[in-house]
Amino acid sequence: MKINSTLEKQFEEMGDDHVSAAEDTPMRADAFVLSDEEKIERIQENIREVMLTLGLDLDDDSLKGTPLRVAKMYVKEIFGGLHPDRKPKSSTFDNKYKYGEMLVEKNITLYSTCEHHLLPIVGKAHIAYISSGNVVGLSKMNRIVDYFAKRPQVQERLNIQIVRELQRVLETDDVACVIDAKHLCVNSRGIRDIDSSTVTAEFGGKFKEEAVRREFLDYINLETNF
Ligand SMILES: Nc1nc2c(ncn2[C@@H]2O[C@H](COP(=O)(O)OP(=O)(O)OP(=O)(O)O)[C@@H](O)[C@H]2O)c(=O)[nH]1
Ligand SMILES: [Zn+2]
Repeated sequence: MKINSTLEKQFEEMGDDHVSAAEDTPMRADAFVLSDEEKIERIQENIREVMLTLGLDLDDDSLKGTPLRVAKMYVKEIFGGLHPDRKPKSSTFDNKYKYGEMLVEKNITLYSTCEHHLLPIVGKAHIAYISSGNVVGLSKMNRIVDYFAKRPQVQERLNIQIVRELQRVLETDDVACVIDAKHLCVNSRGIRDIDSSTVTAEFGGKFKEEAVRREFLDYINLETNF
C-alpha cells in the first residue's frame, strides 16, 4: 500500500529512535498518515454502515448525527491519546527543598476503553515516586494517566505505560502505580458482575523493596477507593 511504504520509509530514516517496547500500544506503520479530519470522515462512514446493518433508520432526527458524533469522539476524545503529539509536556523542577520522602498522588480519576470490546474502563490510579533530584508538577501525573488512558487498552499495559513515562520524565526507576478499575465488559455484559473490579500494579526501583512498597500501599488504602 502506498501510505504504508511512505511511513515505513520515514521510520527507517528515524533509525534507532523508533524502537518499539513490549508495553507500546500495537500500532500500524501508517497510523498517522491520515489527518484527524480524514479519520473522522472515514470512521463516520464505518459507523453509519454498522448502524444501517443493525437496521436503524438514519433519517431519524435523533440518530442522524450519531455517526459523526461517534467518529469525533473516537478521534478527538476517547482515543485521542493514540497520537504522540498529544503527549503532555511534563515540566520538572529542581528538588530544591530536598524533599527526600515518597510522594504519593492518589485517587487519580481514570477513564479508558477496553481494547477487546471497546467498552469503558472506569477507575482510579494511584502514583508514587521518590525524587532523584527532579520533581514533577502534580497535575502532570493526572495528565499522563489521562493521555495513556485515551487509547484502546488492557489495564496491565496502561499501568506499565504510565510508570515508564514517569520514569523517563523524572529520570528515576523509583516510580510505582496501582490501578483499581471496573471494566464494563465484565460489569455490564458477558458475565455481568457489577461488583468486581481489577487491581494492577507496577513497582519500579525502590518500590520492589517490601517496606517501601508497604508504605505506598498504606497511603493509598485501597479498600476505601470504591
Ligand atoms: N487481562 C485483561 N483482560 C481483559 C481486560 N479487559 C478485558 N479483558 C478480558 O478479555 C477477554 C476477552 O476474551 P474473549 O473470550 O475473546 O471475549 P468474550 O467472548 O467477549 O468473553 P466474555 O467477556 O467472557 O464474554 C475477556 O475475558 C475480558 O474480560 C484487561 O484489561 N486485561
Ligand atoms: Zn472488554
